[in-house]
Formats: sequence, structure tokens, C-alpha cells
Amino acid sequence: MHPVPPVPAERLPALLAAMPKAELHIHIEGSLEPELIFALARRNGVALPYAGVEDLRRAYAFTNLQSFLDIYYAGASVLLQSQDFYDMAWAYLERAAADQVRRAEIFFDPQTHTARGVAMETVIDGLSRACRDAKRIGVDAELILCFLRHLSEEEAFDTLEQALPFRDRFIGVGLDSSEVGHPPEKFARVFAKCRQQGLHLVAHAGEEGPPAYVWAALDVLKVERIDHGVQSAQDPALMKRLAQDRIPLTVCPLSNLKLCVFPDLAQHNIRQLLDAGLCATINSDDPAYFGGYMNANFLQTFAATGLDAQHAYRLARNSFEGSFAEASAKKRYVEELDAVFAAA
Ligand code: HPA
Ligand SMILES: [Zn+2]
Repeated sequence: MHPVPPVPAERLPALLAAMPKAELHIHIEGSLEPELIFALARRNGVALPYAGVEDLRRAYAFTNLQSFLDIYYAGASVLLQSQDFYDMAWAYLERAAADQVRRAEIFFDPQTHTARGVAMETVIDGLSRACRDAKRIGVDAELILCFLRHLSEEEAFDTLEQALPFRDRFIGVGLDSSEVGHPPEKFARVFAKCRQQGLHLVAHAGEEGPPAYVWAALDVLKVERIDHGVQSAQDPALMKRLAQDRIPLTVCPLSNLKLCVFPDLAQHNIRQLLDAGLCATINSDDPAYFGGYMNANFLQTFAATGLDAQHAYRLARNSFEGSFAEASAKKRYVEELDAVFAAA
């Protein structure tokens, strides 16, 4: 929509909440709320090293990515049965629907579960049933399998082999976990194989790692999107490349705040990324751990940085453009977005 009509500042929060949007960076294991962790622990007879919900929440004081990952993997240990994966994904999808998320592309970390003896089929069955049922609540949800980059490429190949019998239940692969010291090049061969399979490719890069990791994700792994990517702003040539090729960045402001990537939200570089013409988006990453789902990310980021209605429209539009939805669905989403802004 050109131009976006001016919106009084007091009406902006309601518009942010009501506008249709896509979420492109959500780790389903990071949507596991403490209450559900304890409920599943009871259901499955799993012992937790925390006295209760409040004790667990108190442990959510992170200093960097690794300090979060240690707790995140511990929380996922309560997931054993297909129904556990379904319940976790369904809880997220209901929250997404409430935040007017029309399309969700959901990461899952199978190695976190197969390493504990849970079958790949159990994981994918529970998650994919929830995604299928989400159509009933107006969310078009798909799965993206992530390889853990602190493990070897050989283990990623094993994981891919275990997942390929369920090839029709995920649309792509990604790369997550500890970034620094595990550059994209480590996974060049397995990403090449995924590409041959016709899978979409994304990777976390430039969250804590340098611009060189973003270049390698693009040029070696040949990814279509960069997850996070905020460190790209250190490299003007990279910024130019990302803008020219319309490479989406799935930025996660509350995650960046909680993992101390930026000292406060007011200093987040989302405005710089948007104003440089990048296809930047806002996402929740691990909402149960970082204090908010999609609309909380939008509302707190806009309040802290002074972004306006133009930015809101651009972010929602970028999220649909950057999604792997079919062209006809993208067109429908953008028409709905235009109608919401026309009425604002
Ligand atoms: O933000 C993240 N970065 C890397 N790995 C992750 N796994 C869950 N969330 C993240
Ligand atoms: Zn992430």
C-alpha cells in the first residue's frame, strides 16, 4: 500500500496487534511454558532439577546464547510421546492465532529428542498433527527441521536420513544452537543434499557470530533467509547484498534483548535494517523464555524505538514476502493487510 496513511501514535498499538502477520522464526521447543514443562514432567514421570514453576522461571536470567541453550535443552527433556509434541505445538498455535499470525514456519530440533531415545516419527507425528489442525483456527503452519550446529555434520546427515521418510511433513531445513565456533561451512555437504531434495534452506547467522557467517550462509549453504542476521549491520557490503537480493532477515528483538545482543531495546538496530531497504521481519524466537510472543515483540519494539505505521506495514508485508507460502496465499495475506491499514 502506497502511501500508508498516517496513524495517530495512540492507535498504533491496536494496529500492531490487529494486523495480519507471518512468524518465520519460532523454535517450537522454545514455546514450552514452565507450566506445561511441569505438567508434562508429571505426566511422563520425568524428574526436573527445579522445585516448581517459579524456581524454573527464576533460572531464566541469561547472559548470552549458551546460557539460554543449556536451560532450553533441559526443558525439552519432558517431551516423550507424540501427544506431548502435539500439546506443545497446539499451545503455541493458539497464541499465534490470537496475535493474528496467519502463517507460521516452525523450527523443531529433532536431535534434542532422538538423542534421548525418542523416535523421529514420534516428534514429527505430534508436531505435524498440530500444524494440520491449526487450519481450523486460521493459522497456516509448516515445519522446518533444524540441525544442531554444535554437533557434527555426520550427525546432521544421520538426522536427515531419519527424517526423509517424512519428507512431506516439513518444508525446509535450518541451522541453530551455539553459533560462534560452528561456522556455516561445517554443514556445506548436508545443505547441498537438502537442496537436491528440494527443501527450503535457512540458517541462523549473525546473531552473535560475525558478518562472515552471514556471507557463508548465503554463498556456501545457499540459504534463502537468514535467521537473526543483526550483526550484518557491521558490514556495508553485506548490507548492500542483503538489500539487493531481498534476503529476508528473521529478527527477534526480545530474544536479542534477553541474550544481551543489544544492551536495551531502544538500541536495537531494526530501524537501521528497515531503513537500509532490507526485508527485515519481527519474530519471537523462543517466546516462553524471552518474555513474549509476536505481538509483545511488536509492541515493545515499537514503544522502545519509535517505529511508526510505515514500519509496521513494511514489517508485516516483509513477513509475507519472506515466507515460503504459495504465491496465491501471499496475495491473499497482503490484500488482508492492505484492508486493515486502509481502515486504520
Ligand atoms: O536464538 C537461537 N539461536 C540459536 N539457537 C537457538 N535455538 C533456539 N533458539 C536459538
Ligand atoms: Zn532462533
